[in-house]
Amino acid sequence: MDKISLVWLRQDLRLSDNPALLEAVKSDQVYIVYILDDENAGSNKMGAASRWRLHQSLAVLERKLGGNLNLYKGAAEKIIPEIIAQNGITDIHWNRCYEPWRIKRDRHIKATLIEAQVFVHSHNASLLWEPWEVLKKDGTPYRVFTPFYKNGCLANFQPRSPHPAPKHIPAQKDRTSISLQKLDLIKGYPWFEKLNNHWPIGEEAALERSKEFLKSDIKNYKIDRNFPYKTNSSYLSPNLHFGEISPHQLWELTELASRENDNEWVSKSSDINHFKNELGWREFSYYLNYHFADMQKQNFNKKYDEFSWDYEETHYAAWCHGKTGIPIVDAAQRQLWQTGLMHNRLRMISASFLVKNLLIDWRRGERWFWDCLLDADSASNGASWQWVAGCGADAAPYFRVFNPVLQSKKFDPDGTFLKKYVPELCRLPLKYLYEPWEAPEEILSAAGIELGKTYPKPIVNLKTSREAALAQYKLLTGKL
Ligand SMILES: Cc1cc2nc3c(=O)[nH]c(=O)nc-3n(C[C@H](O)[C@H](O)[C@H](O)COP(=O)(O)OP(=O)(O)OC[C@H]3O[C@@H](n4cnc5c(N)ncnc54)[C@H](O)[C@@H]3O)c2cc1C
Repeated sequence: MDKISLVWLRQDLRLSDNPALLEAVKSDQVYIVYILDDENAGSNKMGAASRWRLHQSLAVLERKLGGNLNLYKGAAEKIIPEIIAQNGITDIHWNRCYEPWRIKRDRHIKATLIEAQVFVHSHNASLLWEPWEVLKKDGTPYRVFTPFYKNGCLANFQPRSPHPAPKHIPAQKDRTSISLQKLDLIKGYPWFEKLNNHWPIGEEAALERSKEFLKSDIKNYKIDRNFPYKTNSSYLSPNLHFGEISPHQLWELTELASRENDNEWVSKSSDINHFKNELGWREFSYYLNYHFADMQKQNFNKKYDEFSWDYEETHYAAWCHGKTGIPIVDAAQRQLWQTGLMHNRLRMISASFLVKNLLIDWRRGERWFWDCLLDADSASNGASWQWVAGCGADAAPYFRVFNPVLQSKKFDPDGTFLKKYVPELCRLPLKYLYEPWEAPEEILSAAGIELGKTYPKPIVNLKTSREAALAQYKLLTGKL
């Protein structure tokens, strides 16, 4: 009798370095399955930008599989047993996911299937280090990044080498599979058209971008990754999130790049290590999510539960839509809206402005990012927002309030980035570009600007709002 297996893809939309797939193809037949499971996701269900991105990724994978990708919509615990029963499947393989809601669901499904005498196999594919393996000497989890990464991860375990793609995939089409269109991932007016062609999508494109980045753009990464108008970061976060490339593949490529003779500058520089370090931050975010709390929703530092947030809706709306009157914050938010991504430095500046100048709960910022980011990732988004807000693990101290004007002068010294995303200010002399409210009336008028009309007046005074935030944070830290 033929052995028939099912591979349940989730955040691993690739054929290479996919241990679940590699094991499953040893069977005579394999059903490759993706389920859009909004029912179990609840409030964690993907935002609009992620849905668009997922649609693109599934389309590429479906083509690669010659149409033999099976798609479903609904609760996984109902759908999987049906596919298994209809097709005589004996084994199911999946690569592990680590978000609390997915762990809960997967555990339940595993128990039910084992009871029904199905063989359930889970594999490691999206983290370099399994969270439960990295512990302090006393057996408790790390709370600070550097010892986690250096002592817990690097000193103990070398990430495994990536696996090749299967040579032959005996993929089968299930008759109850629905079409990609029926997943209904792209809705409403075609806002997403602006995202087309911006980013590499799919396994091949991700690999190509990784190689290109490690060959040239990584040069000066440590410094230049901070400049939003430069191309010195990888822009691979959506690919990593959807699993079009695995961290193991990326890790190995960085090792190879550092050994290449014609890449002498790479091996000499600390850029490679800094890049690995960032991959380490991704691991740490998942680690925190796994060990401590749902980082999207709960303060890691519980003392922050007492923080008294502001609920000024007009401020929140102005922030979301890039109309705060603070050019760098507006440029950041507009970059997000127009491209689906925001540069890391800008995420920090814009998040700090929301939380520390507007005193708006970090969770509201997290929600906006969740809806708009193509790389929206519950672990990284939650942990990063908490890091900026001061309530996260190893977080920025409460008194660190990014000054948006100084930050933009430092990281956009020619105003290139500002002019691109806030074109209404482009005729202002550089001196006033970063803070148009300081410009004399005649200069504004010569640049065709009327504050409050062609460009907003700042919704808060940066100095006084900073002081108010510090006072509020101090009140809390008295109790910290
Ligand atoms: C408020 C805020 C929200 C964020 N939300 C997300 C999110 O939803 N999804 C997301 O992937 N990243 C998030 N980040 C982290 C970081 O901004 C992005 O990972 C980075 O901008 C992606 O660009 P890149 O691929 O060019 O990064 P690179 O500099 O090329 O880094 C390589 C990879 O390392 C990982 N990485 C880098 N920095 C971080 C970090 N600080 N934390 C966790 N992983 C990191 C990413 O997977 C990234 O693709 C957030 C940061 C902040 C401050």
